[in-house]
Order: sequence, then structure tokens, then C-alpha cells
Amino acid sequence: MNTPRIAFIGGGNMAASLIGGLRAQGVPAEAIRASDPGTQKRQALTAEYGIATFSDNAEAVAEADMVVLAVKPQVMQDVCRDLATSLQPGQLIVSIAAGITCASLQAWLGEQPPRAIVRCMPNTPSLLRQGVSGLFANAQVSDTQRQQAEQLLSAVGLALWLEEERLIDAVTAVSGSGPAYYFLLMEAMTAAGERLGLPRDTAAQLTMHTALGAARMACESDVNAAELRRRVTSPNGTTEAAIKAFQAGGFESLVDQALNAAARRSAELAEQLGDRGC
Ligand SMILES: NC(=O)C1=CN([C@@H]2O[C@H](COP(=O)(O)OP(=O)(O)OC[C@H]3O[C@@H](n4cnc5c(N)ncnc54)[C@H](O)[C@@H]3O)[C@@H](O)[C@H]2O)C=CC1
Ligand SMILES: O=C(O)[C@@H]1CCC=N1
Repeated sequence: MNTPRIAFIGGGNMAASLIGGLRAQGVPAEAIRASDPGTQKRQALTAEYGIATFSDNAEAVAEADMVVLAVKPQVMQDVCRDLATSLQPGQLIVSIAAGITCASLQAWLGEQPPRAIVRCMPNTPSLLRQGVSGLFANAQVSDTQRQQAEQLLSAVGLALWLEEERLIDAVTAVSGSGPAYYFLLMEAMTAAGERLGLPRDTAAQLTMHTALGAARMACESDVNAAELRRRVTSPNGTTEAAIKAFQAGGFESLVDQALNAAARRSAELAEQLGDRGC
């Protein structure tokens, strides 16, 4: 596969992590461009990754094979409407925005021609190339374009294809928002450790390294999380006492409610943002 020429619209955190990942994988700087209204953002991207940057989105997309829409959902409609006349028919559109459907993107980019669109939901560990993302391709996306989109997201972590676009809401609930749930648990464990008498910093280090070790075990072991948990849990021991307390407090049902709330909100955002002016 030839190296596709990639234009990023929006050069913020997620775009920078993707650009960093691509460069680390050996994608040449000449194959990547980015546009952003922020002068400092543009200068930082050029200094760090050696790529050409633009204040004008239309200039960035000229000659690109893939256009990555990496602006906030709230400005996506205006960005797409402004870009519509500058895009070429064969370009792949990749959106990483939360709550923006392929149908909204197609409508904002003009009904004709039908656009090849990949909608993705990455997450913030992409900044460390430890991300995971769900990807959905519409019917216009060719096999080569699928590979190109997968190469983009694989540069910052694991990329998993979805058969149905509606599952992006579930991906958002599990992994898009997911880092925040683990941070919340870390905050609570650190505070509880402190209340048990540990110095705050010690409690924080113990919590973070336990999370890291547990995550690595879950990823690298050939048994599932339930079995790994069983192996830590001695009969009538300390872990069993803690897990009984979690379960008595409705832990599983609470997680279920939380993820349902996130998925519902993702679907609501798609409706609200999609409705605006369409
Ligand atoms: N932060 C997160 O956890 C996740 C974010 N996302 C999505 O990634 C997208 C980008 O998010 P971040 O990188 O976190 O935001 P960010 O605020 O760091 O980056 C957005 C960039 O877009 C630029 N921008 C604003 N108006 C523009 C315009 N008209 N043309 C070109 N650039 C423009 C801004 O100057 C900014 O640099 C969002 O749509 C978000 O939903 C997806 C998954 C996870
Ligand atoms: O909270 C949000 O809406 C975005 C989407 C996934 C992570 N952050």
C-alpha cells in the first residue's frame, strides 16, 4: 500500500497524538498536513513532527488521500460546510468526533457525491500510543481506504472494526469515556488508602501501579478477568471481604447504569448535533 497523503483538520490533542503515532511508525512528514486556526498549535506541530501546517482548511486538504476531521463536535457542521467545495470525490473522510454520524457528515459535506466516510471513536491513551478505538466504514469506503483508516488508528493503539454504526455509542461508553472511569476509581482508592493511614503519595503510587499491573495482566494473560480475580481472591480472605462490600453496594448494576447513561448521551448528542440546520 502506498503511503496515503493525510490532512488533519484541527491540530489539537487527538490530532497531535495521531500525527505522533504516524511519524513514529515511519510515515514521512511530507505525507502529513494539518490545519488549525491557532498559530501556536501550528508552530508546535511543525516543530515537533516536521509537518506542513495551514490556517486555511481548504489548503490543507488539497491533494490529500485522507482527510481526518479532528475538531470538536460543536464546530463540525461549520467546518464541513466550509470544506465541502474543496474536497475531491475520491478522498476518504475520517471523523474522530464524538456524536457525529456519517449521515450528518454526508449532509454537511453536500449530498453529492456520496462520500467514503470512516467514523471512529478513539480514546485519550492514544496520546501514549496505548489507545483503543472502534471504527465504522460506510458503504462507499473501499478495501484500500479501510486499510488506510486502520493504519491511522493502529498508529496509536488497537483498532477494532464495527459492523454497525450504532455500536459507536457503545464504544464511546466503554472505551471513549472509559479512561475517566478508571481515573475515578483511582481517585477513590487513593483517598481510601489515605484514610487507612497511608501518605497520599504512597496511596497514589500503590493505586496507579496496581491499575497498570492489573491491566497488563488482563491484556497479556490467556485467562479472562474473572479468572484473574478468582486467583487473587483467597477463600475468606481480604479480597473476598472487599468484593462482597462492592457487590453489596450494587457495583455491577452501577457500572451498567453508568455505561448506559454514556451510550444514551452519545446517541442524544448525535441527534442534537445532527439536527442543527440539517
Ligand atoms: N478527548 C477525548 O477523550 C476524545 C475526543 N474525541 C474527539 O476528538 C475530537 C478532537 O478532540 P480534542 O483533540 O480533544 O480537542 P482539541 O480542542 O484539543 O482540538 C480541536 C482543535 O480544533 C481546532 N479548531 C477549532 N476550530 C477549527 C476550525 N474551524 N478549523 C480547523 N481547526 C479548528 C482547535 O484550535 C483545536 O486545536 C473531538 O471531536 C472529540 O469528540 C474522540 C475520542 C476521545
Ligand atoms: O466526554 C465526551 O463527550 C468525549 C467523548 C469520549 C470521551 N470524551
